[in-house]
Amino acid sequence: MASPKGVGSDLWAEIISQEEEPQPITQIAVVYGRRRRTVEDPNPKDAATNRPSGERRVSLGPSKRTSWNRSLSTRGRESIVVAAGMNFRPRPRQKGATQKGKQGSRAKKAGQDPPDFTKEKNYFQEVDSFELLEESPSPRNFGTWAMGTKHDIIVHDLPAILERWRISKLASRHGSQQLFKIMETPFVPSVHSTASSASNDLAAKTPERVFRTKAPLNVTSHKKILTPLVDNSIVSSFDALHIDEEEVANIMSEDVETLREGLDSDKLEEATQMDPSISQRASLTGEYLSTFDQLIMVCQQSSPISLGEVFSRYCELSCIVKIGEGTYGEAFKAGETVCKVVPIDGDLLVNGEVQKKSEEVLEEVMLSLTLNNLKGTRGETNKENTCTGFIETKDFYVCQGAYDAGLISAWEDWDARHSSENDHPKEFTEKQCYIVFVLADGGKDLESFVLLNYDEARSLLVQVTVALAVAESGCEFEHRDLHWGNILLKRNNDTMTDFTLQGKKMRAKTFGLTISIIDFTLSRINTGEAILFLDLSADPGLFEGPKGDKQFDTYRKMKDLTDDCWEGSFPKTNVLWLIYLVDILLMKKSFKRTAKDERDLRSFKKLTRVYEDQARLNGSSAGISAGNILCLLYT
Ligand SMILES: Nc1ncnc2c1ncn2[C@@H]1O[C@H](COP(=O)(O)OP(=O)(O)OP(=O)(O)O)[C@@H](O)[C@H]1O
Repeated sequence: MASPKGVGSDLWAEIISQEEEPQPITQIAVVYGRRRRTVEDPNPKDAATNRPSGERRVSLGPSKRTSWNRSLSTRGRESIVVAAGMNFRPRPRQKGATQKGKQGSRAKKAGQDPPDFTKEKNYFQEVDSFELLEESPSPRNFGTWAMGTKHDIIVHDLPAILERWRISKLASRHGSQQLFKIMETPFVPSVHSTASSASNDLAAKTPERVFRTKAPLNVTSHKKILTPLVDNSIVSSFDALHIDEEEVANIMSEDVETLREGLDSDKLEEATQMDPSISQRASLTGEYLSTFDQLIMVCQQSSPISLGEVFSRYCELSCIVKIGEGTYGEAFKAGETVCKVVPIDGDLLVNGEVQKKSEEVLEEVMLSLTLNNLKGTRGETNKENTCTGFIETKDFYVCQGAYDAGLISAWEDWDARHSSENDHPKEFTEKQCYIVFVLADGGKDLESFVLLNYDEARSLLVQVTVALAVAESGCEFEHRDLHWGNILLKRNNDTMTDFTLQGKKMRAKTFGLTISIIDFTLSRINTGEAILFLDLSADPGLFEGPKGDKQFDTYRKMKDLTDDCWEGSFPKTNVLWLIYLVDILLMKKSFKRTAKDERDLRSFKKLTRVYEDQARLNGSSAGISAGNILCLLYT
């Protein structure tokens, strides 16, 4: 088989190394995602009109903001609960998908045999021309997060969070009263769960039809759910069930009282004693936790606190400095951390946008925690997939009240220097609620960052590729909005970054530059228990930007690729953003470089074609992923 030697270029290979012989990257399936808007809607009225009603938010008011990172016209996550243990069948990602229409491509989801990747594996195995730079062995502690302090990582019970969310999601579809009758106990956090257990090794890969599992949910299964009222293994038992949405609906319409046999009041009391917040926040007579209450639980609070109280945990209020703004968030530096304040659930239009709902925010929280798991922490040296390329989310808070004086002052200082496109926060009343994301400081975004030379540029590209490859592999992640405002850069003294890809410990040169990917609004991820994604078909404006604009062209390419089926797994979307990044480096960033450097940058783009040509020769319809690109970079 012909080797693509030369296309990857030694220049790329020399900045990545690994401890072991490179192995083929196995095909990746996608996960879940949520979306966030980052570009100006060129036609907001039309977009709003086209937007479906219901949960989606529509921009109703005038906005001062005109920049690229404005929110698009609509938002709304359409995430999916996954029954763990289902067979994973990657969806075909052949070229002709866009011509086939939705029905055609979606029909492929059911009843298809898994693709055979033998040829692709052989292809990579036959590539025998690796010229890897031999680095010293990777340090034992692969889990060190390059940014932020280590002492303040908060452990969140992600499986329990996901479980509560899943219950409420199903309940909202079918009615809380009935659902609660068969699923009340999963509100009890799992004693087996840990914050790190959810995503690194997915139990459930993306199914072709997430709710149409083959295994029926029968009465025996229900009893399994109910019995653990006195058994803390309930959450894991629940995960092992194969849940069929229709089955759930049918069963809930039956007389479920019989399923409650064996439950006595003592057991119910015992369940609530295990977690007092249950009795405070969820009535055992049939209420499921609201997403706001779930958020409060995630934040380990009993009620919202003031913004001032949160910020005072990180710095003097007089020392707060605003460092950035987005459509929904105001980012402030507070001590070592960055606190992003996002108003939620209120009626007041903020920056011309309807405020995010706690439901969306909860999913963003779950997504952030899942990505946090990729960091690998001390003592977790055996994780299959780790990297440091995603921003670390340190904590979350639910707040309520008007903006604190210190925050107002920081906001006004920034406004004086940068002329804010956002509304003045003095408009927020005492009733206003917020979610505060406490994040590591990722530095400056690529748009404003001054790259010094080609080494920095290619290291940036490799680090982004690594992060996407690892997240694809670990949690079927697609960012779907990786424009230059969502890549943060920071200089430090580190010369190498460690990562683990499918169990292989590897390193990449950083040339003193570290990247952090932010903004997962449009992203799709598979937590192992849920596929989170945003239905971008509800945002026509996203695809109507100027032709020739690389960012908008990339949204359109994603749409073609996915055929508007955004819940599906299409790791090639990550590759589309890598190609975008190369174009941005070539066209929009100036740094010291030679004509050969530019050729090498362009060679990065050729990797996709090489892979796809090769796949075609092998008769494979498998789509390319960031993992494939990384593998080719070694050749
Ligand atoms: N962890 C961080 N470290 C440094 N700066 C950050 C961080 N998070 C956010 N920022 C700054 O704040 C800005 C706004 O953040 P972000 O894009 O997450 O907000 P948003 O409202 O969610 O954005 P969008 O308009 O895309 O919805 C970023 O462009 C960046 O300049």
